[in-house]
Amino acid sequence: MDQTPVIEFQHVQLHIDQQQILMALTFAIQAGQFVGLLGPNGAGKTSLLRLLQKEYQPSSGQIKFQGQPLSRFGQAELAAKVALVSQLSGPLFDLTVADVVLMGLIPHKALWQTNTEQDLQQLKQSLELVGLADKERHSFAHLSGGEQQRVLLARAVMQKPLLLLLDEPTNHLDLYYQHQVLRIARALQITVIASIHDLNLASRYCDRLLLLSKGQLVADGTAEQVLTQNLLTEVFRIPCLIDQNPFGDCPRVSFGYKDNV
Ligand SMILES: Nc1ncnc2c1ncn2[C@@H]1O[C@H](COP(=O)(O)OP(=O)(O)OP(=O)(O)O)[C@@H](O)[C@H]1O
Repeated sequence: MDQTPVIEFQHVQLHIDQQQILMALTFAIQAGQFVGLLGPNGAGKTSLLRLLQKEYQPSSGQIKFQGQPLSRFGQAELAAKVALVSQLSGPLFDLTVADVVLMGLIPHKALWQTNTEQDLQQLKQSLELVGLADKERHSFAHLSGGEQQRVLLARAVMQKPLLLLLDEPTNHLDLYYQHQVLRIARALQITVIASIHDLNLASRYCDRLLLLSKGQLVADGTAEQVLTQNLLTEVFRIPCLIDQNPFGDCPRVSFGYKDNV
C-alpha cells in the first residue's frame, strides 16, 4: 500500500507584509485521516488552509501534495482534487441550490459538456445527504446561513475530492447539523482538514488534532494527547478542565471561571 502522505509540510513559514503568520510548520498527513485544526483567533488556521489552495505561497520551506511539490500543481488540477467549504461568498447569491451544488462538477468537465442523468442523480444524493433534498430549486440567497453552509458541503461532496478542507464548517449550524456535517465529512472516508473552534466536536470526530498558537504548531496528536488541561489553559487563556465524554470514548473539555463573573 502507498504510504506517501497526502500532505507534507516541511519547515513551512508564511510571511505577509513583513509579519510572520506561520512559523516553521512540519507535519505529514496520511490518506484518510480526519485532522482538526485548532487554535485561538489569529493563530493561523485559515492561512494554513489558504496555503493548501495556493492562495498564499510559503515564504520558505516546502509543501508537498501526493508526494509532489504543491507548487507544480496547476489551479485546474488542484480544483479537481481539493474541495473547500469555507465562509459564504458573494457570487453564489443569484443561483439556485442546484446550480451551486452542480458547480462541484466543474473541475471534472469540459466547457461544452452538459449535465448527464447521472449528474442529476448525484445532485439529488448530495442534497439528501445534507438534508436539503426539498430545496433543490430554491434560491441559494434565500436559505438560512446554516442551510447555505450545508449546500456548500453538498457541492464539495459532488466534487468527489481527494482532500476536503473545511474552514469552520460548523459556524451557523444548529447542534444537530454541527454533528451531522462532521459525520458526513467523516463518512466520505477521504482526507479531511477542518478548522474547528469547538474543541468537543473536534475531540469527538477527528483522528488527529493540530493545535496552532501564534503561528506555531504547539501540539500534534490524538485528542487525548492534545487536549490537556495545562496546554489548553495556556493557549486559550481561560481555565479548563478535562474529563471523559459520556457519549464517546474521547476527552471532554470544559472552560470557565468558578465564580461565574
Ligand atoms: N492577507 C492578509 N493580510 C494581512 N494579514 C493577514 C492576512 N491573512 C492573514 N493575516 C493575519 O494572519 C494571522 C492569522 O490569521 P488567520 O485568519 O489564519 O487566523 P485563524 O486562526 O484562522 O483565526 P480565526 O479563528 O479568527 O479565524 C492574523 O493575525 C491575520 O490578521
